[in-house]
Amino acid sequence: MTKLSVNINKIATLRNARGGNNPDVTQVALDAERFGAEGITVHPRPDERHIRYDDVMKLKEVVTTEFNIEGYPDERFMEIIRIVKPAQATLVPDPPNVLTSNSGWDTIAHQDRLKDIIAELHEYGTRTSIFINPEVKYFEPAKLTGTDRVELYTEPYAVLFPNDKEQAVAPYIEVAKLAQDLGLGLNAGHDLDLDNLKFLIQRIPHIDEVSIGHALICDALYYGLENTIQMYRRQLEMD
Ligand SMILES: CC(=O)[C@@H](O)[C@H](O)COP(=O)(O)O
Ligand SMILES: NCC(=O)COP(=O)(O)O
Repeated sequence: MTKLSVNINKIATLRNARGGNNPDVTQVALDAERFGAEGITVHPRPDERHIRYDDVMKLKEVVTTEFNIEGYPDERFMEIIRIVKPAQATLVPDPPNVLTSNSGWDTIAHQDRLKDIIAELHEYGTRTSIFINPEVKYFEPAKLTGTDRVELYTEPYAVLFPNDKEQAVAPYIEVAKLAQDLGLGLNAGHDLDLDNLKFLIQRIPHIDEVSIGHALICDALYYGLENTIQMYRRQLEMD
C-alpha cells in the first residue's frame, strides 16, 4: 500500500513567523509519526525560509519512520546528506528563489551530473528519488542515472483535476507504467490533497510513497493533526 510521508515545511513556516520555537518542529514530527505518518519529509531550501539545516540535524536524532530530505543538490545539501544519511534523498531542480517547486529534472541534459550525485548518495546507504515531470522522454534517461525511484511532480494533475480528472491523470498513468517497466520505484508529490489523492492512487496503485505537506497542514488547522493524518491514510487504503 502507498505510504504517507508528511512534509512538515509549513510547520517551520509558522514557527519562523514569530522567531521562537512554537510550534516545535521536532515535536510535531514525533507526533505526526505517532498519529500515523509513515515518513517525515523536509525540504531545506537555501534561504531557510522554513526548514532550517539545524532542524534537519535535530530531526535526524528523533525520526523513527522514513526520513526523506528533499532539495537541490548544492554543496550545503550534499553536506547535510553526508552527515544525516537519511532513508531517502529526493533531488529537486529548484533554483534558490523559486516560490515552490515547479518542475522536475531534465534528466537528459543533467544525466551525467545526476549519475554522479546518485552514486555518492548510494555510498551513504541513502535511497534516491528524483523529481520528474510526467513526460515519457525523461524516464529512460532517469533510469540511466541509477536512481532508485522517481517522484512524479503532481501539480499539473492537481490543477486539472477539478475540471477533468481523467485527462489530469492520463499522463501519469502512462509514465507510471513506464517507470514500472524500467524497474524504477515510484513516489508522487506536490499539491496532493483530500480531494485528488484517492483518485490518483486508484488509477496508479503501485505508487510506493506520497509526500504531502501544504494541503495536509492547512487541513490540520480545521481537523487537527491526528485526525487529518488519519484522513489522508484512509484515502490511501484500497477499496
Ligand atoms: C518538492 C516538492 O514539491 C515539495 O516537496 C516542496 O518541498 C514544496 O516546497 P515548499 O514547502 O517550500 O512549497
Ligand atoms: N514532494 C512533495 C512534498 O513533499 C510536499 O508537497 P506539498 O504537498 O507541500 O505540495
